[in-house]
Amino acid sequence: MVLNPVISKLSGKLVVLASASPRRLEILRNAGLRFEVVPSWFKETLDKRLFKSPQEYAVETAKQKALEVARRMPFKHLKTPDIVIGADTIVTVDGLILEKPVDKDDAYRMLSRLSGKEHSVFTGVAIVLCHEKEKIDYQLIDFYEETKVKFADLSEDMLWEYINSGEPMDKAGGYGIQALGGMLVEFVHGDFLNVVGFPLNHFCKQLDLIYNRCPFSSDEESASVELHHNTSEMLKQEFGVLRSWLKKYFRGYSTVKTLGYISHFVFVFITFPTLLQALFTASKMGVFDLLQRKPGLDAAQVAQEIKAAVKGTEGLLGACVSLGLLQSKEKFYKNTDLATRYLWSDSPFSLHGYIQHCNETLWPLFSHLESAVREGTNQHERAFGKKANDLFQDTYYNNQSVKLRFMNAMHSIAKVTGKAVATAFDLSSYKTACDLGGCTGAIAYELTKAHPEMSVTVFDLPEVVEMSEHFHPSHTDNRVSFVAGDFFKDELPKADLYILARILHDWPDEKVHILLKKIGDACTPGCAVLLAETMLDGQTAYSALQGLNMLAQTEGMERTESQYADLLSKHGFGDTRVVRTMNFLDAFLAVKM
Ligand SMILES: Cc1cn([C@H]2C[C@H](O)[C@@H](COP(=O)(O)OP(=O)(O)OP(=O)(O)O)O2)c(=O)[nH]c1=O
Repeated sequence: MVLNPVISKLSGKLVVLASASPRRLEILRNAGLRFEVVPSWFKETLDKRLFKSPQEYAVETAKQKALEVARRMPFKHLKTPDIVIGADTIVTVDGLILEKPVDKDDAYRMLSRLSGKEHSVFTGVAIVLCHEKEKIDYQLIDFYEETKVKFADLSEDMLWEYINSGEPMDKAGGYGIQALGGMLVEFVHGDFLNVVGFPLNHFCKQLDLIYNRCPFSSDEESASVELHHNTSEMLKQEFGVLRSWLKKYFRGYSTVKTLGYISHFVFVFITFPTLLQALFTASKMGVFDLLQRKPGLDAAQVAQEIKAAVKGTEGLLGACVSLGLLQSKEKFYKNTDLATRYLWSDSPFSLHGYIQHCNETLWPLFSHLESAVREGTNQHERAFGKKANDLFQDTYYNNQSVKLRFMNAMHSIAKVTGKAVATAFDLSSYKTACDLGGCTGAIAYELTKAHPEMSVTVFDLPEVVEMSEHFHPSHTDNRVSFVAGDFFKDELPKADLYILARILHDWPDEKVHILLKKIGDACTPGCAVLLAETMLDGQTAYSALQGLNMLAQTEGMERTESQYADLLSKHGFGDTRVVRTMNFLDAFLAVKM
């Protein structure tokens, strides 16, 4: 029995574990994976100073381990594996990377450093997919997982007894959490198996990406391997809901051979505007709301209800069926599960507001992308005939319906991302939080749900606060309160934790500094700032396109992790941590030093 269906996708393939670690072997065997073990000969001697972060070092070492085996096997073993898996586990504390101790004294140095402190365990994983045609092509997928581990205070006797047990010697950081070393540990945050040497859950998610989510997964597809990977990454990590219907869209075409050598990827780019407009139009005309209330209408009935021509409605409904947004049976239509979850306006995870915002605001701005690129500025004046000196006051909040649409859009995204942001870190030590620019309070409610002892003040402009009650959940929580004010001008409410969710990306550095200075001044040491932003580091499709979005729409920009760390460090914040939530937004925590 294989619990995770994606593991069964590997049956019949030659899977190789490029590791001598008995723990990795056991974790993968227990998961039902069948594989051969070919330990890597790669010497773990990369220069650590060349890496920006410890995790990059672990990932690079994992890559080199896996690639060495993938390249060696066709010659030394006379067979080409389908998949090679490599991994590298490191422990980091006080800015140092700890690998396996070389002797007992080294183990002593490592363990005494860990005593009484929290440290991070990173495992970098590399999956090499080998494709053999005339020559062998290698496709590389890598990722890492971080787990936090807190050690108890260790006495000298305990340390030496543990070292003399022999257990530390073949383990990163000099301990094995799965055996005697477990007695040294006070708590673990994150994937336990990641500490033992292999992040099984994250690995299965990656396999799922590779084998289940790739729209071009049919064998005859001619698009390049590189394209497969980028596209599947893009679909999985970034486009969230869009991925499902894109997948259907591609599947619909995967049997069309007449496209010849034009890959489906190129094809979808050319037709993308029509695809988006079908979604925008059906959403704007209320098709999904109607079919949620009255499933099973035919095209003529839908046309009557949405006040449109029957011919046009038939075309629109047909397009929605082809995109997997609607189902039709004997000419009667209803929403698919996807539309029920995300597209009708009252669904708890509705993206309706955001779709409207994309249609009414982003689309016109993007039609002037060329000017935005040439001038390096937002395009409100060209798109809407009005200069946006202050993005919010001049564009979104000076008209009631535009304001409501914008708040709906922000609410949509916050509901879909709020939980991931609220639970990205252990925030149990923060009892009071202030969500600056927290709009409808969607993230604040997620925070109080996730942290029973926390109360959250949502601080936003008076014109936003006055309308926020339209968005309150039915079970309101008296730990969430709203305060009206301008975070650039007014005094900030007192809090241990300040939240900035998609705020800094709206502003240029000068304005970011004004805001961070105010937060820095309001914070005492130990207080923190939690950012929720799309980090540019991965240069994934979503983050790169978000970068363009900010260019066309705002005075600000999307930034990298280190740019945020840099901005915050100028105001006394450090000890930064980032969690990639696999949702639209990444979470970033920095503590006032
Ligand atoms: C922190 C910790 C590490 N470890 C182990 C996992 C890894 O096997 C080892 C870290 O060394 P690695 O260099 O990651 O792996 P390895 O040398 O064992 O195997 P290979 O290089 O061939 O892949 O530490 C534990 O078993 N328990 C723990 O609690």
